[in-house]
Amino acid sequence: MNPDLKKERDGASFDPEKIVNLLYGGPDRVKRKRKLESLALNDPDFQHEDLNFMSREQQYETQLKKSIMVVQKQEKHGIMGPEDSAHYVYNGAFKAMAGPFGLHTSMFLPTLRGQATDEQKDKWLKMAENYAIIGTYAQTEMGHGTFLRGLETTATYDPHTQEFDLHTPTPTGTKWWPGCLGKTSNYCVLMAQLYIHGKSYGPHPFMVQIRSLEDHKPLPGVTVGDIGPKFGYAGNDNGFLRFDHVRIPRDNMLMKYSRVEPDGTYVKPPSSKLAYGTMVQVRSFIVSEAAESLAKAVTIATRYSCVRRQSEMKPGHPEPQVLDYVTQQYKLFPYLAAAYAFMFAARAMVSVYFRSMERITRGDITVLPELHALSSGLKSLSSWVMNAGIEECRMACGGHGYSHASGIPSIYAEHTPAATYEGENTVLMLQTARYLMKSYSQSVQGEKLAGSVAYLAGVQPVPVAGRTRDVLDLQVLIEAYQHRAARLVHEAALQLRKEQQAGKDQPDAWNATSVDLVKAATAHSQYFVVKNFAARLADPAVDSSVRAVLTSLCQLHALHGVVNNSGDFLEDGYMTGTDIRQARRHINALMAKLRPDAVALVDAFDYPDGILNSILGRYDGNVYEHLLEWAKASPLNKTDVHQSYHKYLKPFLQANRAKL
Ligand SMILES: CCCCCCCCCCCCCCCCCCCCCC(=O)SCCNC(=O)CCNC(=O)[C@H](O)C(C)(C)COP(=O)(O)OP(=O)(O)OC[C@H]1O[C@@H](n2cnc3c(N)ncnc32)[C@H](O)[C@@H]1OP(=O)(O)O
Ligand SMILES: Cc1cc2nc3c(=O)[nH]c(=O)nc-3n(C[C@H](O)[C@H](O)[C@H](O)COP(=O)(O)OP(=O)(O)OC[C@H]3O[C@@H](n4cnc5c(N)ncnc54)[C@H](O)[C@@H]3O)c2cc1C
Repeated sequence: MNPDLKKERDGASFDPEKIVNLLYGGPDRVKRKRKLESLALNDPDFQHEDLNFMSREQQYETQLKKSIMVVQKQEKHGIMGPEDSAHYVYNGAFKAMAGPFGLHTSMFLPTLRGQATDEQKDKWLKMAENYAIIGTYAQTEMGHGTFLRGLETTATYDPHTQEFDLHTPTPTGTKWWPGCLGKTSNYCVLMAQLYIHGKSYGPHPFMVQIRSLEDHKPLPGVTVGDIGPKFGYAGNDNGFLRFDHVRIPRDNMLMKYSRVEPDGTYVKPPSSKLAYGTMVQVRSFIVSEAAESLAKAVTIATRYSCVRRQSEMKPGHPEPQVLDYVTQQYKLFPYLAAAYAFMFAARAMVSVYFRSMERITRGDITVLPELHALSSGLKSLSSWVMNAGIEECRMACGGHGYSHASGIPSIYAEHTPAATYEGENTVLMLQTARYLMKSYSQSVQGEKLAGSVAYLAGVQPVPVAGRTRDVLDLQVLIEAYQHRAARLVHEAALQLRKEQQAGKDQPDAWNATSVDLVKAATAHSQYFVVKNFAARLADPAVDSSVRAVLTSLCQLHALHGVVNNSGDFLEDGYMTGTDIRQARRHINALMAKLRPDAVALVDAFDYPDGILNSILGRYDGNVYEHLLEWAKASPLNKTDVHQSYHKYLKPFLQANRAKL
């Protein structure tokens, strides 16, 4: 063990194991998590050369082979539920990298479970759950991802044959992006515009076979392939798909909510948005993905910052650990705090999702708007912060952060699309804003608000100028966030009205106000995260040493948000210049307080080396010797003299020498 890291661990004020238990739901679940992770990490069948040294084709093939073994071994070991799968498959076997069955499990199966009738489930779900067929979720097209109502692929009902005719009428109507579509899937859930007797009924889900079950060739009328290399996701065959009047039977439309009768009568769903259910589920889970990815990057950068020594702080003294530079702490600690904040927010989001789904299953769809607004806002906020945080961690590792040996570039490349997929972040924040505007106007009309928007009922009065307040007090901070969110919602609503009064129609007024609307929705989501973090600490079951250190982190998270967005808190005089100055001082003091616990706090995320996949973030801190070892394994180092020397460099050098 590197002595610097050992010293850090020996000096911590708490036992990280207590936080591990808090994060993962108690000792039994931690035991299970570790067992499943190590089962996957130590399985010789899952070992392969570093993906960074492979071509894209090799990466796809390697991940496909592993996906198949993972499925077989899951069955053998009885690893089934979502939590177990997150540990064994997502983190353990795949180290959170995209694999060729990812969309089958994350969207195809959930759509069948959520959108198919019982008869349809009997027909397809068992086959899909047992991997007799492999599917994906084919919605986005080359021309439209965001605007679902603009999808061009059509499903036209023919009552004479009781079939749908699937057709791609234009180049832009080509399905583009669906994961695992290019080479792997033989089925898909297709989102297409439903037409009956010439009338459009909007996007609906259809179960469609696209490849032969015999030889995997595209079925007649189907054109399908891989969309080519991307920023990341090399192991995933994101694909394209076109239909030339392909016919499918009537009961291939997933009809749990809306139906087409044999004669072409359309039976409306209780809400047209129920067809968007899988997206809401995945958005709810992406908050976990964002929290975890940020936590991994912070773990790497924090450990490495204790091993890395650089410069002379004091003349003649040994070089300090770079984490002792307060500027380095200011880069990392706010993201350490954010990773914790989002871990807790993610747990809350998942439980809101499951609670809401219980009610929706019982027929109560009144919870849908709140669930959509909360999941859209938290998915966007968490993935934005994750993106900024991973990049900051990379830079905080200096030059070595840029190497794949750090593990950070691949975390970034694999998870940065979370800001785009499953709904582009700005677009989703505007959905949250839409709900906030609606709720706000309901409250103005005297309706009682409930749930996450209850606070909009009254903007708190601005306190008397000059009054002093303790900005370290979490209750004071929560109230400040609440006030800011309520004010920004209120002001965005006023601005929206002003734009309309000035003669704009509603859509133009909405567009003109949209920067303010995104700001209001972001503030609303941040308020939720801060309040939820503080509420988690109030749980009497939390150990006192843990509460102490997490309270500092919660304060840091909230204060950093105040300082970074100080204009919002100052604008209406709610906070004063003195408050902000105090907040900055407190941040410095909190960082000094957290410094001795930094390594223990990242250890408590409990990512074993196999999952982190980073030389810089190794638990034992033996960075330098392993860096060299890693570089030696690079394909360019297979021989001392590369063959291109003989082909190009040698004649070039010889010719130049001959000229002298
Ligand atoms: C558990 C243990 C954990 C432990 C550990 C955990 C370990 C970690 C594990 C983590 C694993 C993570 C794995 C991740 C991997 C994922 C891979 C995924 C790959 C990516 C897949 C994809 O990328 S797949 C395509 C996604 N593509 C979109 O995402 C399109 C966006 N675009 C729209 O979604 C619509 O286009 C858009 C804009 C809404 C407008 O829709 P639109 O035009 O129809 O609607 P309008 O705007 O007109 O709105 C009309 C009214 O509908 C309301 N409304 C709209 N949507 C609603 C809805 N869903 N629910 C309710 N209400 C809704 C709205 O609020 C209005 O309400 P109102 O009228 O009352 O105001
Ligand atoms: C890695 C990856 C995997 C994916 N996997 C799948 C999959 O499995 N299945 C699938 O169907 N799709 C998949 N997608 C597609 C993904 O869901 C879409 O790319 C996403 O929904 C964004 O849509 P878009 O590409 O049309 O972006 P656009 O909407 O074209 O966004 C471009 C810009 O326009 C802005 N914009 C657009 N509309 C508005 C608006 N109304 N108001 C304000 N600004 C707006 C956006 O904010 C953004 O800045 C995947 C994408 C990626 C990157």
